[in-house]
Amino acid sequence: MRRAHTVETVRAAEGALMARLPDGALMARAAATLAVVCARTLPRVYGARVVLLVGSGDNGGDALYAGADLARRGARVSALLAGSKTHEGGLAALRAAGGRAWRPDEEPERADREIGAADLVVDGLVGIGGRGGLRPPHARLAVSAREAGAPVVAVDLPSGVDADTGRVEGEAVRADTTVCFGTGKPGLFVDPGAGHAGRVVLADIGLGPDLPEPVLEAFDDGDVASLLPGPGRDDDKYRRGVLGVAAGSEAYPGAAVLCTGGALRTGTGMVRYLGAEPVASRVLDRWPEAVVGRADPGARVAAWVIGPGRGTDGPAAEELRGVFASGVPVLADADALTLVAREEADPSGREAPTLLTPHAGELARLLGADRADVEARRLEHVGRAAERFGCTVLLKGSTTLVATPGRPVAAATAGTPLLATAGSGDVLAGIAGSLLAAGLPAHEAAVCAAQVHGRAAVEARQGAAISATDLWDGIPRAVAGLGEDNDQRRRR
Ligand SMILES: NC(=O)C1=CN([C@@H]2O[C@H](COP(=O)(O)OP(=O)(O)OC[C@H]3O[C@@H](n4cnc5c(N)ncnc54)[C@H](OP(=O)(O)O)[C@@H]3O)[C@@H](O)[C@H]2O)[C@@H](O)CC1
Ligand SMILES: Nc1ncnc2c1ncn2[C@@H]1O[C@H](COP(=O)(O)OP(=O)(O)O)[C@@H](O)[C@H]1O
Ligand SMILES: [K+]
Repeated sequence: MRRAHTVETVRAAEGALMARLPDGALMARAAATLAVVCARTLPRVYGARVVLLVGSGDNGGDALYAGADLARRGARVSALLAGSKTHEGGLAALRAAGGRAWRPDEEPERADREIGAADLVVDGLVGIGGRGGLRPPHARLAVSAREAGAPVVAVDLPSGVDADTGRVEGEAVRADTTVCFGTGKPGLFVDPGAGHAGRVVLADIGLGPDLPEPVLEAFDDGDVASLLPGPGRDDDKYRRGVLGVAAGSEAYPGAAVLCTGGALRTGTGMVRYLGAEPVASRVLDRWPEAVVGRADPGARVAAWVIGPGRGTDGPAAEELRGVFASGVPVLADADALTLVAREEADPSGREAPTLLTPHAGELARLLGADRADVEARRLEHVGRAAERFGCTVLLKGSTTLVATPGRPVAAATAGTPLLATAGSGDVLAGIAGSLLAAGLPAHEAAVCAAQVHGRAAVEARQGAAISATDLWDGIPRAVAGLGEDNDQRRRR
């Protein structure tokens, strides 16, 4: 699991460590790893054209020292000095190694040409000291790097991405690889920043012992594989978990079928579908293994999924209050969240695991906030919702985040825009509900479900566009593949 810390905690840890080390030691460690990653990105270091984008601070210093290393190995290194000042030691090292340095603001078109002809661009414009949107000379360089086509390696963080939130104001560098130092930064795992970071490589510079608990944990396939409950030798269907599904209505029967399928394919022991007759028949037609009955919040189940396509009328509100009053885990989604936002039902006093799964619009309504603000500052808003309702909240969207009071926020790393298709949220509710019924705590159930969901979207049609029903076939393949590494996956 990759961990991420805020800039403030990174600075404190860095200060403590630097006090015990000789001057420049930390930057030397950072630059050495950066140079190794840059060298691996190039087919051949000797003769390669490397352009360094260099800002005023230590981020530029890292780029210059790494550039010096590449220049000593025969690369043709050119540093574009964009900042109001330049790291002196780094610049001297680059020049001593035969690299060139000049100011792009004096000849912007020459800078575009050089970047356009590069074999590798190294982004050392700003790191954790960046504030607000990139200023014009930096912004222009970020755009030409994006248009150039050469691989871009970002130093610590793609310039223009806010380290703590992932927010991007204006232009930002789009990296193929980001080499981050000491620990991850939340902005590398939260969109829009995550979408700019590419592959994130963590360079250990020895900060570990000085770092407190992270604010965010990014879950990869292996983390999820180790948490997923497999069927035990002496399990029976009840021990594997009976999931009550209160989803779908005559107006939206599809939600019932999609959610039930998501749960069954994740390996739930039994789905008990509870709803009106015409909908229940449709569920049975597609999933004869489901057990159906009339809506009944008192039904004996190990966990509930409630809300998708269920409606927001009086009986729906009463049903939701009944399910919240049960002592079993509950996942509330879609219409159930509308009822919570209208204060017609309240999950906050519940003791059993409780999971709310809003998208940004639903979260905005739950908090009385603005949707655009939620999308720009996902981490802050998901945490606020978890505190407000005293339970686990999974925020959907291009990055899926899971917050539980008192725990680091979890990010699922398998998100894919293939999931942006009607009904895919209903399948997610089924997957997460199945994991709750199997006994996973809400936080783990939520992040595992999001990871399986993302992988299922890619597995379903080998990366081609899907509709929500395709996810059913993708789920077992995704679960089977979670333990494999990426190379095995590619060979398949
Ligand atoms: N932490 C660690 O353990 C280690 C950290 N290390 C490295 O240090 C990096 C942090 O270095 P840092 O503190 O010097 O800040 P950094 O990001 O280089 O630049 C800030 C300067 O940029 C400018 N500027 C700001 N905003 C701007 C904008 N929007 N648009 C344009 N310019 C903008 C502003 O300067 P100004 O031009 O305004 O004078 C400001 O002073 C860190 O990311 C990592 O790479 C490693 O070497 C070793 C271990
Ligand atoms: N751009 C995107 N990238 C990755 N995942 C996305 C994207 N857009 C939506 N998703 C995912 O797709 C699902 C959509 O769910 P939801 O908004 O409830 O839609 P619906 O109600 O139609 O099922 C969520 O799991 C969400 O995280
Ligand atoms: K950078």
